[in-house]
Amino acid sequence: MAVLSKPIIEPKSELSLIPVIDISDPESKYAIVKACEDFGFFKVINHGVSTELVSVLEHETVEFFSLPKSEKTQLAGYPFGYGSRKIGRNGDVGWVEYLLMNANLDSGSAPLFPDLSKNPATFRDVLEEYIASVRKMTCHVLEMITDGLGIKHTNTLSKLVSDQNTDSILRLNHYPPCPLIKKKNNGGKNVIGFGEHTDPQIISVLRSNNTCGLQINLADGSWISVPPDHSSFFFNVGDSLQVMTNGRFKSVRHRVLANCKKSRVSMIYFAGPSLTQRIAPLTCLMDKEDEMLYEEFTWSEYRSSAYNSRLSDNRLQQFERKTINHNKLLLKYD
Ligand SMILES: C=C1C[C@]23C[C@@]1(O)CC[C@H]2[C@@]12CC[C@H](O)[C@@](C)(C(=O)O1)[C@H]2[C@@H]3C(=O)O
Ligand SMILES: O=C(O)CCC(=O)C(=O)O
Ligand SMILES: [Fe+2]
Repeated sequence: MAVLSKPIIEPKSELSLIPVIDISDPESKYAIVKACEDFGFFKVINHGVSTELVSVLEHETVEFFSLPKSEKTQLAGYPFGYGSRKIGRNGDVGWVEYLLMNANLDSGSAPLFPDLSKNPATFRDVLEEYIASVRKMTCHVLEMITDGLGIKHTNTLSKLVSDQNTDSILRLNHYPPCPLIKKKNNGGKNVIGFGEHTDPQIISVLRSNNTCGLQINLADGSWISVPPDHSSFFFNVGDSLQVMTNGRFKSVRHRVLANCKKSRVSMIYFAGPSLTQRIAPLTCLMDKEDEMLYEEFTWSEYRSSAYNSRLSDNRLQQFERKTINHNKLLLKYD
């Protein structure tokens, strides 16, 4: 299990620092763009996703994770399926168990939804309904972003994640209370639930119960705790969107710390493009004199490279362009 080396220091918990966006107001598009530039992270309210749907999914998720371990492990698999403690295949561990599913509802082949649980049919139906509803909200937010950026075709980003072959994922995470945190021989250290990382996709949409644990990393390197809010959604910019905006938007580094008393349950929709989608800075966002900061790649290439990396790796580094116009840099810093 992963333990942080530093003793617990309560990180800043700046409720007011995290941008809150009312997406029912079309004028919020500029605030979303600013949030993506400043933090790569924002909270969405007035989202239109049914509260009832979300609470039924949470209930079904809790029921699923409360099944005996021997039943849950019947769903163990890679990349999709049930997992516990081990995250990915490259040695990362955390105080978490999870269920990863294909969230492409249009892909002819049925997504791998669990046929276990007390009410498998309800679980499947609610998963489908949730994915459809969150995808709709995600497309709306991506359209506000393109609009806010002044891109003529407002579906430039949303079409990537509503494509028939979109490679989107739904992840259900359960962080049980961690008794080790209270133990004296732990030296009062934090226990990692989900290690620090950036999400590789375009954008991720997180909803959790009211247990804290999520933290984001600010530009100055400090971590801030995100106060949980079960009635809102948290959006975070993924690596692919950082590339498409040529570094203007930042994919936010985030992590989850385990809690000594309460269980945390989260559901994250990772909106990804199709495998063949080319990921490169959007020319419509670039001025004539701007340099492309990244080499072009396909989502399939980036996904393979990401899945061969450790959680905390800077996955974009190998795609950064080496040939920067030095004359221009000299002029800039003269
Ligand atoms: C250690 C890993 C887990 C991860 C694949 C990876 O090799 C690096 C990226 C990780 C991540 C983070 C965001 C999502 O939770 C995830 C499903 C994804 O697409 O990239 C996970 C991967 C995973 O859990 O398999
Ligand atoms: O469970 C959470 O709150 C966040 C997990 C996360 O960042 C992820 O699954 O990529
Ligand atoms: Fe994440």
